[in-house]
Amino acid sequence: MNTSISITDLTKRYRRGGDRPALNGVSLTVDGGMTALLGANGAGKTTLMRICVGVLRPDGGRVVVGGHDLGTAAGRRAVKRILGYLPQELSMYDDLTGREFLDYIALLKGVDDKRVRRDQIEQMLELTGLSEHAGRRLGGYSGGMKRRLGIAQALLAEPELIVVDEPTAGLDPSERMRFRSLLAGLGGARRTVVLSTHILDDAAQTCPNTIVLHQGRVAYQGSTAGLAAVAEGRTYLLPPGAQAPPEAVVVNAAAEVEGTRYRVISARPPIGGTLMTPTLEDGYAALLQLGEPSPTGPRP
Ligand SMILES: Nc1ncnc2c1ncn2[C@@H]1O[C@H](COP(=O)(O)OP(=O)(O)OP(=O)(O)O)[C@@H](O)[C@H]1O
Repeated sequence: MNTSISITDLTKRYRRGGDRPALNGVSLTVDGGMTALLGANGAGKTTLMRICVGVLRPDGGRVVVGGHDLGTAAGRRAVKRILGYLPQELSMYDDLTGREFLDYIALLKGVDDKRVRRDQIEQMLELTGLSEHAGRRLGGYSGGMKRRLGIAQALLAEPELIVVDEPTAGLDPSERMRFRSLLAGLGGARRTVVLSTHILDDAAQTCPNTIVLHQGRVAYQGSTAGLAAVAEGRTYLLPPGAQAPPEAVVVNAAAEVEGTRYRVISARPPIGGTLMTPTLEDGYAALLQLGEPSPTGPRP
């Protein structure tokens, strides 16, 4: 059975967090498979994930993970046993080798049997493409290798729930693609994976479901295709030189020899505009009303 997460009316305000609470009445359900967690900087993603993995306590509301209530000590202990967590910043000891680091984490996770531990570690090194680097000290690892080791440690002890916070931030395109295919392989039927990211392409490629947080509230919860469809019938590509209606929002501007070609979200069809199938980026922009004002619209 899948480990679902059920969140009801969650609130969290940091003591030095300014006027707005970090989470303001968040209610949602996460089922098995992969779910993307999207939102601008400061939307509340990390706060929500830290509460769901039991390292931060909310001010109010309830979180139940796989039937375990995180409001109780027994619930938190139970969730720890089924959880793999990759935080935004994972402390690693530069003097340890990759294999030693995983051994240390596996011990912390309670994998006491030496042979079981060794088998799991070699399996994770293989899965993350780190076997040949396992004897090297972490001080010599690249950012991408550290991120992959981060996933390897999260996967130790066969977690049913995996929570990863912005795993591809700062990676070069080839490492990102590698990491993305690694993530895509995780969300099988028996697992629940929550992936927080700013990279919409990562969500589009790997996650069937998406949650969007906006200023501490849920702005969208549903299928990733459904989020793209928010801009359905409103996404147009304009030929170079064409005017966008003043109320249109520009989601992309491509400089071409003949002039700039705008991609816009517009309720009214622009003259000469071609109606496009919206991407996730279009849907996200339409949902949160992001983008630049139309070049023909009023300037702020
Ligand atoms: N330790 C803290 N003390 C005070 N305020 C905090 C703290 N951590 C987060 N905040 C504030 O809470 C809000 C939500 O932050 P959070 O880190 O959860 O957002 P986020 O969506 O993960 O952002 P990012 O994408 O930049 O990582 C922000 O306004 C942030 O400034």
